[in-house]
Amino acid sequence: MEVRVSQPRLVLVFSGKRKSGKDYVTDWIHERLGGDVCCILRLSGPLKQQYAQEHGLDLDQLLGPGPYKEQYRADMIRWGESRRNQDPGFFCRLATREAHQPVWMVSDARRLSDLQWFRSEFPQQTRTVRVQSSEQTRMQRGWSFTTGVDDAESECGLDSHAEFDWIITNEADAPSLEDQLRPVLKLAEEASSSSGVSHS
Ligand SMILES: Nc1ncnc2c1ncn2[C@@H]1O[C@H](COP(=O)(O)OP(=O)(O)OP(=O)(O)O)[C@@H](O)[C@H]1O
Ligand SMILES: C[C@@](O)(CCOP(=O)(O)O)CC(=O)O
Repeated sequence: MEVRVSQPRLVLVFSGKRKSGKDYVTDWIHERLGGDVCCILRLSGPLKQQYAQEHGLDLDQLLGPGPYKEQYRADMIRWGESRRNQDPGFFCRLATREAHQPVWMVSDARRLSDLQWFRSEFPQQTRTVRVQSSEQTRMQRGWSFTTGVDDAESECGLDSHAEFDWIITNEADAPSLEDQLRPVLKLAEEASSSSGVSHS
């Protein structure tokens, strides 16, 4: 168990396939709640930071939604897995190190070990959210099947995990995000007001 200055009231752990819209959905919630109430934590943040440094790459582009990071994805996965194999909580600990808001959104869980780490560190506070989109929609957003990536644990590690607290369908013809995310926002607002921080 980590020693922390402040404990989160709510930890929302998001997962979903490439281009399902994990960043889009977590950005949308962040805009609603504001930066005093919630923060977005990316497990891939410290991974990309160190990978960029070791390989002389552009960190901003690795962190962004564009095609740049896709050239390096397979190698980043291998590189990250060598760290995770020694210590499955390695990136979870680094990503959460400086978070102080009452509500945390982890935007990119990919493996059962990621969910297990949050559930064991924050058993009362952790809730899981799966973001899903059809392959057709993901293709329109720039996805194409890549062997070694889309058939690997990084993309499939949570495929058979049926116990998400919420499943959000991020498609043009699905109910609005506003409607689908209402219970998530409600819980986050309750968590923030019980901590004394409320959204504007
Ligand atoms: N509901 C939406 N409406 C409009 N654009 C969207 C929507 N959802 C996602 N997008 C766009 O699709 C692209 C991919 O979304 P996003 O980066 O959020 O996916 P992701 O699941 O985080 O992908 P990756 O795993 O590759 O980082 C982005 O350019 C994003 O702006
Ligand atoms: C290397 C990796 O962290 C890339 C994640 O990139 P993104 O969240 O899809 O932007 C995936 C992984 O850790 O398996």
